Amino acid sequence: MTDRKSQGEGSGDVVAFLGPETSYTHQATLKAFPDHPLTPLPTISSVFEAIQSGTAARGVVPLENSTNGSVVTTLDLLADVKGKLQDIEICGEAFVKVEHALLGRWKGEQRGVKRGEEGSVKGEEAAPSADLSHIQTLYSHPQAWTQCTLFLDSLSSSLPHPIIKNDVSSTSYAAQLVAQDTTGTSAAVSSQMAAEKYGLDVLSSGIQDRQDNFTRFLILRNKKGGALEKNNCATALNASASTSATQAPRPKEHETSNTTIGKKSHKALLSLSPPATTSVNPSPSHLSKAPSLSPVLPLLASQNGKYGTEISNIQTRPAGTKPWDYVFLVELEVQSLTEANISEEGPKYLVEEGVVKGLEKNWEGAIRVLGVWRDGWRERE
Ligand SMILES: O=C(O)C(=O)C[C@]1(C(=O)O)C=C[C@@H](O)C=C1
Repeated sequence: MTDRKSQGEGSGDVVAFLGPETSYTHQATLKAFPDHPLTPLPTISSVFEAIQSGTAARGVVPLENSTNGSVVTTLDLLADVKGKLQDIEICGEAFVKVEHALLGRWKGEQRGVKRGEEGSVKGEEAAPSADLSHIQTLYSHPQAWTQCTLFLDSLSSSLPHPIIKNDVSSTSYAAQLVAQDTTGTSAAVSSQMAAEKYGLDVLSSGIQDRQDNFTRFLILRNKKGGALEKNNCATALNASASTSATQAPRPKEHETSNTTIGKKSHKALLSLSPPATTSVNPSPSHLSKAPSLSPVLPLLASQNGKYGTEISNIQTRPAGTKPWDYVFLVELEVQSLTEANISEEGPKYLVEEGVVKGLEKNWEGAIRVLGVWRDGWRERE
């Protein structure tokens, strides 16, 4: 990485990400923004804050992993129950195949064996193949532990002493901490890229439970941003940026106005804070005043509507008002948006035409469109 990329030049086209360098979020950011100055930040919330305050033009944060699900910190920041991140908008996504490794220092002269290679443990048998008896402490991001349960369980049972697991803010920070440990008794669940950056030994590689282990990352921007900000995320930050992981081939001339690029090629995320109801569900009693999603779901799943939407995911987070009040994050697949109308017309339709118009008055203001963006799965490799 060049100095320009790692340090950034002003904030005009800086992309902030959950760091330090070599985190999986950094790897997603490099795929999406190969030609931009990048700024590592210590937490997911600091990336949101940099977008809200305008100190970065784009931000990249993890959203969910295919093996162990949602990154709740990101969901809570998207739900924004304190109302401090009102200008955040999702404008793209990127996927990274996540292959974890155990990084540390070798005991004596031994060298590790890669799982899946000759002489190594194969398939579901996840026992560490080298002597790891000196390892006493592990560091990683909490999301990584449950992607590596088979390996970690067999590591624990192969050691005569208990192993202490410490949660830290990212897998790359875990590698940094292990690199600073002069005793050599700690190890990090992190990446090959981190091993190279921080000069650590790869004690075991490919330690995730599933080979098809992917994390989805969101690209954020400020919807009130300046000229650069108003560019569609999918067409990169400025004209000099040639490619992006979220950038599919530009539509041909005849496709730009009314025709679609492909079925289900766009996604949208809405946050819904339903008003309390008194009549929908009279029992059990503690639910009788619970907010209900029922009125809005049929409107969101309007296959036959102008654009055609389908609900693909619903996440629920505490609303922070009183017990059992929730914010719902509803993700849609949007079938018929074009490149021309994705950022302007898409959100407008979803709120004004598709949803809010069909709802009663007390739902007004309860729905926020967090973004409409191009499906990034096709560009994952
Ligand atoms: O710790 C990192 O390296 C991250 O980028 C965060 C994160 C996550 O929060 O999901 C990203 C990918 C992996 O799933 C594990 C951790």
